[in-house]
Amino acid sequence: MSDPIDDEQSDSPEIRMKVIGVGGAGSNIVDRLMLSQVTGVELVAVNTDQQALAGSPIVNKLCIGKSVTGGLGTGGDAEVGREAALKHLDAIDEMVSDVDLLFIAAGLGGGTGTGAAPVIAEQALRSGAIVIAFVALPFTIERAARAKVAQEGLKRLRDTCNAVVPLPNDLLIQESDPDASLLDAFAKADAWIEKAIRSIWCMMNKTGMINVDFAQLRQMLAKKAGKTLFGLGAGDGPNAAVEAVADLKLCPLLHTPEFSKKADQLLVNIVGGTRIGMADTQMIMEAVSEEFGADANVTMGAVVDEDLGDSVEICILGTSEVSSVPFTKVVKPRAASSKAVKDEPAVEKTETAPRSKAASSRPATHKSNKSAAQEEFSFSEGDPKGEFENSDGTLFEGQDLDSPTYLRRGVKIVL
Ligand SMILES: Nc1nc2c(ncn2[C@@H]2O[C@H](COP(=O)(O)OP(=O)(O)OP(=O)(O)O)[C@@H](O)[C@H]2O)c(=O)[nH]1
Repeated sequence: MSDPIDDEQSDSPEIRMKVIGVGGAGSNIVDRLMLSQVTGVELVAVNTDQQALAGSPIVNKLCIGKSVTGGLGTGGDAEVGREAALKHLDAIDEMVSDVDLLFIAAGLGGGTGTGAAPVIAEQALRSGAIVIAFVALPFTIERAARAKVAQEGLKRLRDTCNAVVPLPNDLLIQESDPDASLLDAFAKADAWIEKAIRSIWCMMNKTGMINVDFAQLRQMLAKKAGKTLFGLGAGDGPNAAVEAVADLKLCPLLHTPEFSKKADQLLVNIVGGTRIGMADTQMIMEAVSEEFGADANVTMGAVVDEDLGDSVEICILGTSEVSSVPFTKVVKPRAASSKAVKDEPAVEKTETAPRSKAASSRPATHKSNKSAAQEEFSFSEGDPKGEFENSDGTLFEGQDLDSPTYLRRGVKIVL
């Protein structure tokens, strides 16, 4: 796929997208996105660890809660992470105020990502953005307390985001070469996030055979969501479409307890080279709807990217409603929450990089649905059974994926 922003000939982006990496893992993720030249979206790093932030190549960064943490991190305390973020509500508001589609990346189980990410999500939601969070869940070998903190963080994020995509770190080991280093495994996780962001960027900004606009995306994600379903598949050559469907069905992310098996709202995006036609598109849609959507309300986009040659890529993002109770919209004056904790100045915040030429040419009609009194969405908890303990075994090719891979395969992690 061509790099969205580097492609000067591409259609002007109309949707302002940002990725905010929160905490150590989140910052690593945006660092890697930057190094892999994902420049179609603005990248921001937020952390309590001043030293780690100083080493990040990201231009826009915000050190939060120095008065609480001394700039040394939260020591794994999510309440401290939350408090640190609350001390910078004005800076966070500014960070999210011009965003249509916000991706939050974080690792759950520590203090900063778990505590601060929901605060950022809530502010972004209030300012009218759609918020999709990609969160790494700690390895099973990490302390049980971490898993508990992560589950609480996941619940909070599900209450404050339009969609939350959990990426279990155990799965990363499974996906990686047994001798791969931990950093390699993490890089692999970041590749999922990168592909998802690129795919959604293409869907929103490229003209295609079947276009999905931002209003459709908003409508699709504005339902009360529980678990998220997210997967990617790719194929190449004369049977690229068939291969891409097969690859998608094998996508390990779709075979974990964290994801639902079917979606009530399903977004399918197909990006193909010039050879992709309506017949391929239709075949993909039918196969994907049958496998993952059944009775789902399916929104589909299909765009051509000349640089893909004979390749086809499929990205699916679905949410499943866990309650028939409709959205509860609570109108809250923005100031009420913003004043909850007195803001302190950002310790380290570089100038906001100028928006891309294309992005700044965005029509002024966007975000016309914003109002001075912002709306807050109230969601219910998505997984009444809990994430790990009581879920059914997930059998895939004869193996129970709920059992940590390093136990099943004796994988060793090179640190
Ligand atoms: N996928 C991925 N996961 C990571 C990475 N770094 C850490 N993690 C995971 O994320 C969890 C949270 O770690 P951090 O992000 O370092 O923690 P933090 O949010 O900065 O919180 P504190 O350091 O306690 O303030 C860990 O338990 C790891 O499982 C990374 O680069 N990629």
